[in-house]
Amino acid sequence: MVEANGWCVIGGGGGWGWSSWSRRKRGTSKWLTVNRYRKTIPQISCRQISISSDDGDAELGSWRSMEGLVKCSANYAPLTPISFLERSAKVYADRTSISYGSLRFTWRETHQRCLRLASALSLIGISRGDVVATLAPNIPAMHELHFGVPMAGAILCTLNTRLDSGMVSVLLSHSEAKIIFVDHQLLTVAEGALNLLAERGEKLPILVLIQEHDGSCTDIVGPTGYEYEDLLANGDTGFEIKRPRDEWDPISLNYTSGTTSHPKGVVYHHRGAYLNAIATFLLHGMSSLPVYLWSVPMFHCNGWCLPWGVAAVGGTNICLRKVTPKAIFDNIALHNVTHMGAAPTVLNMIVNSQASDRRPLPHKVQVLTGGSPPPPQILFQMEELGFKVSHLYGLTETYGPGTYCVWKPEWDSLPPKERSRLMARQGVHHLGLEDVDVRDPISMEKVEADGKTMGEIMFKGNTVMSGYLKDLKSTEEAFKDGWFRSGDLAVKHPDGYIEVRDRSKDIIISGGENISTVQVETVLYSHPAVLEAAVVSRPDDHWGQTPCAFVKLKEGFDPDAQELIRFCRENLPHYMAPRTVIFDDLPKTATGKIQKFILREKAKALGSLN
Ligand SMILES: Nc1ncnc2c1ncn2[C@@H]1O[C@H](COP(=O)(O)OP(=O)(O)OP(=O)(O)O)[C@@H](O)[C@H]1O
Repeated sequence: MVEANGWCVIGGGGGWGWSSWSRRKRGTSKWLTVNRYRKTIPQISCRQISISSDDGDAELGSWRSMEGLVKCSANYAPLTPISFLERSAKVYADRTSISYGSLRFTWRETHQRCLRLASALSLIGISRGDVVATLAPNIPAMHELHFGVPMAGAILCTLNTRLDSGMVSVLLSHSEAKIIFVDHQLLTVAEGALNLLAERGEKLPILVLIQEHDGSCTDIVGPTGYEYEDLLANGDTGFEIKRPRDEWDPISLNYTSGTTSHPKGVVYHHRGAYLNAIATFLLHGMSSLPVYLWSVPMFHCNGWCLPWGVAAVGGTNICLRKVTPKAIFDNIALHNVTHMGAAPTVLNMIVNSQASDRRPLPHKVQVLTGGSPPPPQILFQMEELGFKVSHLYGLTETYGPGTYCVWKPEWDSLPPKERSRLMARQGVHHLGLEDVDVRDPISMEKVEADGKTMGEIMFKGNTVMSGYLKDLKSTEEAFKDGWFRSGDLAVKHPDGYIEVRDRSKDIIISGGENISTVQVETVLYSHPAVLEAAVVSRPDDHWGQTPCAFVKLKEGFDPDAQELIRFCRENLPHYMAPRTVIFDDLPKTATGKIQKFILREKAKALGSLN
């Protein structure tokens, strides 16, 4: 069922083509005409609904009541980020689009290579709506696939490079990918996945091997004989792009990180990718010709939509196969990097790097961070090193960035620690979205903007996913009451900025009191000996749950558990301080999120404290 402005539209039926019917608006004499087109693309089926009214209702397509207007190719094109590349190929033709080791391309060359790729895909049978998977780090081919695949009308599915063969086989099967592009270092994982598919009697995708551009691994032979550069060589730069017929057509399929459960297949459309790319480069403060250092994996939410966003502003992409503090500092100096994105774990690596790995920054480098809560202490240390950090928050379901902490000039004069505290808040929605709010998930009432009352963060707008692939039940649950429910708990401050307190699955309830694990972790991070910290619940016979901290120490420090507990009690209400501290390495996802479900199992195994 879809509700639009009080009109009630009942979906249903199936098949192909347009159907049209009218019904009366509840309690009025108005008539509503519903034009519904159902199309089934080979792998991903979607319903598209357009609504008009017979009386020129202002809210339902008022342009229809005005004479002399025509919607045609002169004034309308479905939004797609493919157009960013086409424009850059003209406007920034000779500027460097990508740099990776000794390899360089210009925007003209990138455009031509993407046309070849799209053409080659078509030649081997990839058509509109097919899913094309990748298993590759941030290398030039991965960047080109972000354009070449949608130019062939297909849907890009970038798989997490840390997955094992078992999970890759599950996702290949779920997505029904027709082809998988595999980096040479991940060939064993991909072959393992294909073997598992074969054992289960499932259809195998074509494997295309991506070799190192300098020929340093030519001894590896792809099992099907396809190799990326050979494939491109067969392509034609005169290829006619298969543009989306509708801007709601899928452009990509992204599986969530699987931090809290199994990865879910999130579908993005061309319109959302276009809008989120623009919103992200704007919130990053990118104007013309930025030099962008890639540390955020392109497989995660399509690199926060920035393969497309950097193309829109004719920037240069600096690709790294492996992200280390030394590689970051070296590349900033070598390429005069202006912008980079990095998860808080990468910022932590930077601020705790050895002096010998660092180099002076040529200028203030703009860093966009997000993906997990950035401890204020780390934001503060980044600024001390000369970086200018901006903070964003979002989910795979919101195309990555959904909110950011818009900086106010009047905060410049505040003491540094206060500035970092303000910057650690998740902020307000970006311009690609219609709204973000913190609401009671049951009553849907807005929470008080008092910085104390917790509710669930909810989003609505054009950069919210189309849905979870093949999981209508989860899609409907996520969109219940007309908002996308994030599963994150937050407060809203009097200035309207939101602040994440926890994931609803992570919050600790001890003796009836809610304990925000993020707040406890923030205090632990401010202890000089703590390198990383994560707090989870430990079952307790008396309190129900108590906070249990897992801590990784910096080298050369040796505090005991009691010292850290005392430190937390000095800086938090006593009930929030951990009762248990365990010194250990913290398990993380490939996107740098701490896997709390593993730690929770460890805490559970300890049994009750009392
Ligand atoms: N700036 C941020 N501050 C706090 N938390 C953040 C921030 N950015 C992202 N997050 C967390 O990351 C989550 C989104 O992660 P992502 O979509 O990558 O997959 P996941 O939710 O970890 O995976 P799964 O849903 O499979 O468990 C958000 O719901 C939020 O909990």
